[in-house]
Amino acid sequence: MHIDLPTVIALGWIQTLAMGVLLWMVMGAFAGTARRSLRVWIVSLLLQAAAWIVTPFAAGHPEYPPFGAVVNAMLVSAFGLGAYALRMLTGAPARQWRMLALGAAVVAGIVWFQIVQPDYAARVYVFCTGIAAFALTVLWPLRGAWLRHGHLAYRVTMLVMLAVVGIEVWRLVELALAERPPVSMFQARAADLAHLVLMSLQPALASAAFLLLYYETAHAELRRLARVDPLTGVNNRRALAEHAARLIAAAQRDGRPFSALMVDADHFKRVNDRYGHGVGDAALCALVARMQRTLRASDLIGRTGGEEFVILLPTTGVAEAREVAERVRETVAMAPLRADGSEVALTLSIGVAVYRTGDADLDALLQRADTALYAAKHAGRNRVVAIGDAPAADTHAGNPAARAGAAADGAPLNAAAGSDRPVSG
Ligand SMILES: Nc1nc2c(ncn2[C@@H]2O[C@H](COP(=O)(O)OP(=O)(O)OP(=O)(O)O)[C@@H](O)[C@H]2O)c(=O)[nH]1
Repeated sequence: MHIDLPTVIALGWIQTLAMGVLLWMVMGAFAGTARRSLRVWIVSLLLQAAAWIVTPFAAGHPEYPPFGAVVNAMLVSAFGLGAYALRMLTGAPARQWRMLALGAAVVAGIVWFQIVQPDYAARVYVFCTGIAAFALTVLWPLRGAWLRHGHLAYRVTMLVMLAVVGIEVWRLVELALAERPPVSMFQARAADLAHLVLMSLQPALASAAFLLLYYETAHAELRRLARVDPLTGVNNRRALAEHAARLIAAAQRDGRPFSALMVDADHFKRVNDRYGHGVGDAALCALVARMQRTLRASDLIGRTGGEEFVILLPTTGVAEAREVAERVRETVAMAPLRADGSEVALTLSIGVAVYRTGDADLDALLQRADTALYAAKHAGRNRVVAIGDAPAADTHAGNPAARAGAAADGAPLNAAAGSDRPVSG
């Protein structure tokens, strides 16, 4: 196959420039880190396009080495900027000084072997090593991100970068093994041609990978946001319902029990009234952190209302769930929460319900947990009430602890924690 070098160069120039302009036009649709990394990516494309413009002059005037030095320095810098932009987009540490040092070393090497002490082979070694090194700086974070998220875009971008490393290494090997070292890349050996074709295709391929990467990460972030409570960062009701659906399926399949705790902060209105809404918000975050410390990694916590949380306890029957609830209650009541510079004493009322065959979804289970919570509130707050298989009405009727608790209703915010015994289950 005959590859016409001027055509390759012209195509490379046109598509790099077109891609740069196109991305510039759609930059408004990007935000935050993605926008910053896209800006760097566009600069990298435009620098590459400019390098393609100077390339024919370098090829036509080998007797004037600065042309060649400028082209190579621009191409390496453009590639380095592209790698930097990709690192930003994958969330890898920017390491701008290391990237800058690598770029400066490669450019210095190119200038040295092109102008000061002309040596084609040494220049190619420096250039190829620089490009491959930049590709490697992206490959590692891409691999990490791929292992974490498994998105297709990471694999596509990794493939493009692997192709870059492969072709540059091929060029190096071909040059090292050549009997008569070439004096110019325009002698068009196979690896040089592959390198030129790659250089002309890479902007389009890598830009497609860049966009794919952006849309997949943005999509994943949107999915995450749709399942997370914005204040506390725990699951929202939708995410809890999804988790619960899996637990219900497991319970129906293998008979594995699971329980739900409905947790409500007592007299939270007083926290807001006394300390302000900001401290109230911080107290809710501190409350979540405190509760999480008492739970297993497999337990799931979610926020279902202002100061109301649900905790799902997989493979947990009612007796054990009650113990967990009691531990959560005690841990919170034990010491005030640190919230935005204030110490906020909080107590919790917790309703416990265990999954029953026939519960179609989380709501069915939560209805019972809510009834138990209502009973706990009525019994005086700062207590745990569990509903096992007995009807809800039985859970606090005639219970001495509940009646004693009810007498404590309306206690001041910092009142000592009341005690509680389970009433049913
Ligand atoms: N700071 C803050 N407060 C919230 C948030 N969501 C709800 N609240 C407050 O939580 C309080 C809940 O008040 P109530 O439903 O009367 O309940 P309570 O004062 O906790 O009393 P009991 O639940 O009956 O013990 C209200 O004052 C809400 O404004 C939030 O996101 N941040």
